[in-house]
Amino acid sequence: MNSQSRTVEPAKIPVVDFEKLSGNPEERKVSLQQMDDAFKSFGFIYLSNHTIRQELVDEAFTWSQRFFKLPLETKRLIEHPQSADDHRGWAKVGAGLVSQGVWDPTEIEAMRQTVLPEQKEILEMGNPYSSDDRVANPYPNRLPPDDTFPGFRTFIEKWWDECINQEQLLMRCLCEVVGMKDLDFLSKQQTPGKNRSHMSWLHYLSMPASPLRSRDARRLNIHTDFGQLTLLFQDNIGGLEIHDDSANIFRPVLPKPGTVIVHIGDMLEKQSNGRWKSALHQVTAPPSFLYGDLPMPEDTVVERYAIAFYAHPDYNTMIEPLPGCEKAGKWRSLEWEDSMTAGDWMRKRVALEYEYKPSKV
Ligand SMILES: O=C(O)CCC(=O)C(=O)O
Ligand SMILES: [Fe+2]
Repeated sequence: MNSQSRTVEPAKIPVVDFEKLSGNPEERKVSLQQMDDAFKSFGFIYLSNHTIRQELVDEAFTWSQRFFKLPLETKRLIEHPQSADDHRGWAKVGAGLVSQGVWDPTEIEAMRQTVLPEQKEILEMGNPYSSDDRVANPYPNRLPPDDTFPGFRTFIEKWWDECINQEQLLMRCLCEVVGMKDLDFLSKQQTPGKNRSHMSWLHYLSMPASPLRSRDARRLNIHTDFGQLTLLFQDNIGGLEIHDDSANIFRPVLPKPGTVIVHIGDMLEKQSNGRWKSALHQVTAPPSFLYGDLPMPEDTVVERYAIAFYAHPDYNTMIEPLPGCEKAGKWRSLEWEDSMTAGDWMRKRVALEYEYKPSKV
């Protein structure tokens, strides 16, 4: 047995109970501490008893399956354009490239030559409202027309509202953790009606297990998330892994039904001045395929769905340490320029992922 097929223990990411986070002062104190500790060491938590009803989560996965099963011609009509700003629409298998935190052009080029394309298709979405108002919403969503796919737009609006509500409640908790008086400090960086948060609905295609098992391919390349806070819903297939810096290995993040994964992205790592960690993660085969005794090499890894919501501040927000975060914590080196806005950071990261040239707007 080679080292790659030796079992790796799953990450021991704590479950934080949202009812306790919003409960009596004593419960709140304990849970806030638990969340703070987890974001410092893992950058990830599982959130239980969250505000998004299970039926709605199930409905979202059903919509996702239905969307990705639409004919190719229908999806092509809403294809993601070659732009890092207009980050909306359906991106086919192979459109996303290396998204690792690698910045050196030669190194990136070398990776692009060797990394196998991720076997995933994705629907990128932003604010579903004000689609006719280019000032309020400069990049409206690309969704199938209502007569082709009735009910989807309405669902997306409902889903967006629920995610924003949960994310803003968590932002209040984070403000409390760092001792801010104004618990809405972070939520106020999102202008109501013009919220620049983002959603990716992901469909990982069924594929042979062998390149995943040999680590020659990944379902989603190693990356950190670009925004502040991610709400990540995964189905029960598994395959998400998080980097354990102390052991220098990736560990499975097992699906936990009834919870949503909440994790820190680059902007909040920067805003917390390194207190919280934007952790490297990836998607590969589920542990049973990587480490199990299933026959090789014909195994097929079944398709997988995940739904991510990324909380972002307004794009003109300067990403700098928050009040209460003056003291620098543990810092992973990110390629931040001084005085960088949320918009500049997003364009830089999206351009890298899709190999688009960021435009100067
Ligand atoms: O599919 C997953 O579980 C992870 C998705 C992810 O990391 C992302 O969308 O940023
Ligand atoms: Fe991610």
